[in-house]
Amino acid sequence: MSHTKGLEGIVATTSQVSSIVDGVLTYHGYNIDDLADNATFEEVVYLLWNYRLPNKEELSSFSKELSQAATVPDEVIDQMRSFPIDKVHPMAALRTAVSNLALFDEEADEMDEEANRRKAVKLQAKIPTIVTAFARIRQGKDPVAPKEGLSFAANFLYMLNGEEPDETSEKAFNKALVIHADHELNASTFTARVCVATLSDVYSGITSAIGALKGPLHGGANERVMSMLNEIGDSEKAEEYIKKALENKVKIMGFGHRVYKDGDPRAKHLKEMSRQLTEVTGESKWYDMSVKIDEIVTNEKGLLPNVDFYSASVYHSLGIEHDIFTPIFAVSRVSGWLAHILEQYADNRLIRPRAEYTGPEKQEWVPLEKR
Ligand SMILES: CC(=O)SCCNC(=O)CCNC(=O)[C@H](O)C(C)(C)COP(=O)(O)OP(=O)(O)OC[C@H]1O[C@@H](n2cnc3c(N)ncnc32)[C@H](O)[C@@H]1OP(=O)(O)O
Ligand SMILES: O=C([O-])CC(=O)C(=O)O
Repeated sequence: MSHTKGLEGIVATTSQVSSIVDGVLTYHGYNIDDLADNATFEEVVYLLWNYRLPNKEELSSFSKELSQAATVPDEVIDQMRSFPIDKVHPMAALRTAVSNLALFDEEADEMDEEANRRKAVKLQAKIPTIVTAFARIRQGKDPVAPKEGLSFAANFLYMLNGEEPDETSEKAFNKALVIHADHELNASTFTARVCVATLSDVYSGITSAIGALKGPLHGGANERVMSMLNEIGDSEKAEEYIKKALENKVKIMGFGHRVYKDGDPRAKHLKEMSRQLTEVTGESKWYDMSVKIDEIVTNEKGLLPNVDFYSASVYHSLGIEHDIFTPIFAVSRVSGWLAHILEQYADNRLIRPRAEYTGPEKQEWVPLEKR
C-alpha cells in the first residue's frame, strides 16, 4: 500500500454540486464570476440544493421558507449566555450551539429525504441567528430577532447590528456569501460527507464540518489575515514583516491553495470589494497594505491570495468584529455542506480509506509489573 500525504490529488467522490477545472470554479455548471456579479445568496442556495436556478415564484417561496425558519429556540440562546463568554471563540460557540439545536428538533434523527431537506432549511436559516446572537450576547446586548422580508444578507447584518444595512453593505455582503457558498471537496465538506456516510444525522454532519472549518489552514485563516494586517499596521512595514516571516518559515495567512496553483478565481472579486469598501470607510490603508503584501508574497514565494485574504479587509470595512469572520464563512458554506450531505445520502457508501502502517512489527507483550 502507498499513500499520498493529505490525500493530494486523490479523487474521493463524484459530485455535481460544484467543480474546479483548470482553475475555473463553477456551482453546478454556473461560473462563479457570473454568480458573484448577478446572483442573490438565496438563489445560489436553491441552485446548490436543487441543481437548477429558481424561477420568481420558487425564489420567493424559498426565501420566505428560510426567513420563517430563522428563529432559534430560547434554550439554545440561553445556553450561549452560560458560556464563559470572554474565553470562547465564536466558532466554538457556533459548533456547540448547532449541536445543541439538534436536541430541540424532534426530527433530528429522521432520515427520509423530505425530513433531511426540512433540516437543511432549518440549519441554513438558524446559523446566522446563532452567530449574531452570540456576537451580541458577549457585548452585553440582547439578540435581535430575525426580520421577515429582508434578504438573507440584509437580515444577517440587521441581526448583528440592530439596524438595517445600507444598500452598499447589503450588496457587498451578499456577494461575499455567494463567493463562499461551495468549493468542491474542501476539508470541511469532506468532513461533513465522511460523517453522514456513516448514516449519522444532518446536525452531526454540520457540527463536524464547523469543527473542520475553524482551523487556520482552512476557514480560520480569514481572521488571522486581519490579525496580520493589524500587526503590520502600515504598508511601509509590510516588506520587512513578510520577508522575515518567510525566512522563518511562517505561513502567510490567506496565501496558497491545495488546488489552485495559478490563483483563486474568487480573490479578484474580494480584492475589488476591498478597494471599494475601504474607500467608502476612508480606510484605504487596509486595501493598500493588502495589495502590498500580495505583491511581496507573490514575488518572494510565487504564492497567490486565496479567498481568505481580501475577505479580511472586506469584513473589517463592514464593521464586523474580527473573530466573527470565520463564523460568517460558516453562514455561507453551510449551504454547500448541506448540498453535499444531501448528495451523499442519495447514493451513500461508507467512506473508509486505509492507512499505511509505519509502526513497529511483532512486538512482544510485557506484563505491567515488568514495564
Ligand atoms: C478557504 C480555505 O481554506 S483557503 C486556504 C486558507 N488557508 C490559508 O490561507 C493558510 C495559509 N496557506 C497554507 O497553509 C497552504 O497554502 C494551504 C494549507 C492552503 C495549502 O497547503 P498545501 O497544498 O498542503 O501546501 P503545503 O502546506 O504543503 O505547502 C507547500 C509549500 O508552500 C509553502 N506554503 C504554502 N502556503 C504558504 C503560505 N501561505 N505562506 C508561506 N509558505 C507557504 C509551504 O511552506 C511549503 O513549502 P516547502 O515545500 O518549502 O515546505
Ligand atoms: O478548497 C479548499 O481546499 C479550501 C477553499 O478554498 C474553500 O473551502 O473555499
